[in-house]
Amino acid sequence: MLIELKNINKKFALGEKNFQALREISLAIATGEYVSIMGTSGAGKTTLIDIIGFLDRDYTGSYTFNGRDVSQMTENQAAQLRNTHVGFVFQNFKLIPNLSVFENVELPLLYAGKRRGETRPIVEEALASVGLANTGAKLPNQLSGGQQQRVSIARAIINEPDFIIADEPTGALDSGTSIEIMKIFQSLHRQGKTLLIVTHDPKVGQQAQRMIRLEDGQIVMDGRESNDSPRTD
Ligand SMILES: Nc1ncnc2c1ncn2[C@@H]1O[C@H](COP(=O)(O)OP(=O)(O)OP(=O)(O)O)[C@@H](O)[C@H]1O
Repeated sequence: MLIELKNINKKFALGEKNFQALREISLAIATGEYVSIMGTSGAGKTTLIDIIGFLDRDYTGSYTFNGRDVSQMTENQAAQLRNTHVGFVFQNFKLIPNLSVFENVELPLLYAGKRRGETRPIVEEALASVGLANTGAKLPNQLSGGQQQRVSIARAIINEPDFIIADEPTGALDSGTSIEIMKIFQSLHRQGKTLLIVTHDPKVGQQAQRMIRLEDGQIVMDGRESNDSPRTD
């Protein structure tokens, strides 16, 4: 199993008291799954993906990633996992404004140890795969919101991560542009990528093959799309 959480509890210290943001979360995600995480504001979605994405290791319960116990790792090992095994896509793109599109997408490759001389074909292929061939020389602010989100998807897939976490990837986009971005996620899914998408938008959530709903820090629904066709006989 790629991701396996068992009985995860997460508390935040709030003054004298604790606030329990996640309760007894148990969840297994296999390679190639396309999962949406839905729930109202404050339900615990970001808290959960921060744990899954190795950003937060302050919880109780167990997290096993590809058979490795995440809680036993050092901070450096967790950072290494985060940099090379996860691709992040954010609502507000988080591109670096004074770097070109090419340089934004290239950066994770350089962090992973690639030399400048060997990155060009990899970056160009990633940009082409999100429909942005020949855009590398532009600065992020010369692009539309939808194009900037495509750049951030190219950046997220550049190191061929084991999974991609997208936190409200269409939250800052109009509905037409959202549909374009969701088509890219569908195509990544068809290529076998593992996707976790946090969203408020039911139209976005329903595109996933599996929908998880959180309420007050608990999983209240975890359902896969049914492939049963109605009987005709
Ligand atoms: N650092 C923190 N300290 C204290 N409480 C926190 C902290 N981070 C989150 N919380 C609380 O934990 C709960 C879950 O927050 P979380 O951000 O995971 O919700 P969410 O489902 O992602 O919401 P949204 O859709 O608004 O992003 C909320 O009640 C929030 O106030």
